[in-house]
Amino acid sequence: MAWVSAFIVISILLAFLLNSWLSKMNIKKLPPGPKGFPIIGTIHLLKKLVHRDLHHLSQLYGPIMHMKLGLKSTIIVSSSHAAELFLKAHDPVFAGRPVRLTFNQLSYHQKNIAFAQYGPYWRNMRKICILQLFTTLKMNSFTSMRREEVGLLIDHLQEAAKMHGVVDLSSQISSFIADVICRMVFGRKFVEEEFKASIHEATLLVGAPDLGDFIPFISMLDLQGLGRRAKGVTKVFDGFLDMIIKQHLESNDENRTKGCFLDVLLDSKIDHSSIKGVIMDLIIGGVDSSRTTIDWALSELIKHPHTMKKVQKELENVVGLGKMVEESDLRELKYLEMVIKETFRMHPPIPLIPRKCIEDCIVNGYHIPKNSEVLINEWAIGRDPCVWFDPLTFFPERFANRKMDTRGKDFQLHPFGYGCRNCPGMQLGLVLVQLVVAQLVHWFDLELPNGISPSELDMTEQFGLTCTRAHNLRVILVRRAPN
Ligand code: HEM
Repeated sequence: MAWVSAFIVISILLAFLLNSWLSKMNIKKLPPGPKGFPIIGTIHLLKKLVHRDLHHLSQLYGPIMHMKLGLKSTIIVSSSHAAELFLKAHDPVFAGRPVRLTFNQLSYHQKNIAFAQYGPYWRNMRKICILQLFTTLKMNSFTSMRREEVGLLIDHLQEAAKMHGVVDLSSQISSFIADVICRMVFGRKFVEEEFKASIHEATLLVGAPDLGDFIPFISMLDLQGLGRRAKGVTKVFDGFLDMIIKQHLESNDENRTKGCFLDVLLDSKIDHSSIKGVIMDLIIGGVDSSRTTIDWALSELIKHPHTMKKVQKELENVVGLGKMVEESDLRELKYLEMVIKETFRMHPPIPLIPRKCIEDCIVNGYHIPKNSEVLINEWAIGRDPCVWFDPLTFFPERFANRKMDTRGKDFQLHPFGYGCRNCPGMQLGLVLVQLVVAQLVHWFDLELPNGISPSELDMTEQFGLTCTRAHNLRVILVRRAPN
């Protein structure tokens, strides 16, 4: 009998050990995903429009997917429920940012906010940004400047409308946003072509995927030449920023109380390379995402004349034909708000929000290893059929009975990100987008050149950190307001 008891005890012990070994194996289970090749991993599965390729793959492998991109372990998050698990339940764990070679170069080696690693430096810079630059008081202090700039834009476009020529609206909007942001940051705008061209080049570089980021041992070769280009742009910016900082430091106190962001940063006594890093953030981050949203909103309105008419009708009722739209009118423009939400859903300006896991973590039963890169696929989340009825159709009315906020409270729609790393420029971004779209469609009918019908408007995307139109939006402007 003794050996029977011994057998039972040993069996129980073995079962216990086996169970704990299995559960340990289970804990280490990575999310499902495509298998790759040595060194390149699954990079070959991604083509030009990476957000779309990842969306297709997530339909095969699920909303939490693991891929090896080169040598980098990457987790792709493609549903609102999964995003909530990463960004809400484990916010600080996924608050890191992946290191990218070109960002590193452009951000004074991560001395900015957007690509600084999670930690005391980032916390301090972000605190300065939130408490001193993006306060409601500060934003309101620039209202008259924004009114003046938008007035100049409309005047310029009125002249263009008289000529009945084709206007490159994307360029005009880009230039307008750059002027507004430069006036907030430096207290003046820049007409120097070299400076404007550098902003454009920097936004292109920030978005260009660099092979060296994924296969670090080839990074020294700079095969795509992105490193060289980033160095060139940084040199131009650096020269400008040094000159502007010098001018601000040399100007007397009376002139320095104008309250532009640069003066606030200089008064905060942070070192000059940190100031330059933050300024790069504000210019590159602010210009590109706002411009991209405006471009897509106008494109969708042109493509949907019935929706355009409804927006114009609302503007006529709230503002009145022939009058400028004021920022104070925006809260009354409920239909326009729905149009902007629908634009964010279908065309999130940052389609893949980049984060990094700063410690080993378990999400939904999957092991997420420390240092994994995490991409929140906003583009896929906006097309999730479990959340959105008829997700491929542009239909702003879907928000009529849906109390949904774009400021990061709802997990179905968070174009500005979520949690401790969300966008500090959200309020400014929203005002700029709503104001410019409202103003343009209030003053003009937008017609397509060469007899192109609205349904034929080219909506091809170009992937980058922001997902822009592949081709600038070109239109003929027809004045609506009475003379
Ligand atoms: C429509 C306009 C905009 C959109 C859609 C947008 C979107 C975003 C998104 C998705 C993020 C990443 C958030 C996350 O990781 O959770 C972000 C970060 C950031 N944005 Fe924006 N943004 C806009 C306008 C602006 C403007 C106008 C500025 C400043 C002038 C700005 C400055 C920043 C900065 C500094 C960060 C980095 C925050 C951090 O890492 O702590 N953005 N933005």
